[in-house]
Amino acid sequence: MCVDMASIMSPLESKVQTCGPAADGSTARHHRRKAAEVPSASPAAAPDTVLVVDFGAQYAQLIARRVREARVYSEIVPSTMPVAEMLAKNPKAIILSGGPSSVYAEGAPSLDSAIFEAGVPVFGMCYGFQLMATALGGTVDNTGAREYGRTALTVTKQGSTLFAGTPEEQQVWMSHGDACSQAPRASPSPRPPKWSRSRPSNATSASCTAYSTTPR
Ligand SMILES: NC(=O)CC[C@H](N)C(=O)O
Repeated sequence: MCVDMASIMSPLESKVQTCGPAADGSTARHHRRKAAEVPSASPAAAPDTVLVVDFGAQYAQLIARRVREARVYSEIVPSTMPVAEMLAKNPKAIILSGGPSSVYAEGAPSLDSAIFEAGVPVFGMCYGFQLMATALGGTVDNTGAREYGRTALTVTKQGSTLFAGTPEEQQVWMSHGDACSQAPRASPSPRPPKWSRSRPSNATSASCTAYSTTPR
């Protein structure tokens, strides 16, 4: 099971607007009004920033857009960007996107583990999650089968931080051939993160959805 694409995509569809020019100039007025609603940065108050680290998933853009729809400034950065540079942007949280690679493959994109020790919450999905699990001592293997497409997800864990406020039954889209067969046991960090793990109830293997680290 991979990313909860339903929760990323569905609200987008309902927000698509057509903005054709009107003879009375109403489109221009509409745009001015929308612009005023968008939170803007001022030198006095820098906006909260959520970084989306792009590992090659087509939906990295969707992740960033959903964060912005939650009225939080979001920036997509390449996974090759040095972690120090990411942290220099002073992010409030970091999201690791999915990607087509396998973490155990030669030349697969990697990430400096320093990112998990910086005191910034990190959320990983799909490839980002698998990279995170591996970096923190877990194991990711090939399942021997590729699974792709629409899937029903049931949130079974009560009080899950990751799924708080989302429906118990959800439709998601998955695309994976790897799975986390063993979760990290302990954090390498002197200040251990609080783990939050989510797994769909219908998963036949330990193909976890996502991990997040929350600094205490
Ligand atoms: N959706 C993804 O990010 C896929 C990650 C990984 N390549 C897998 O097949 O499991």
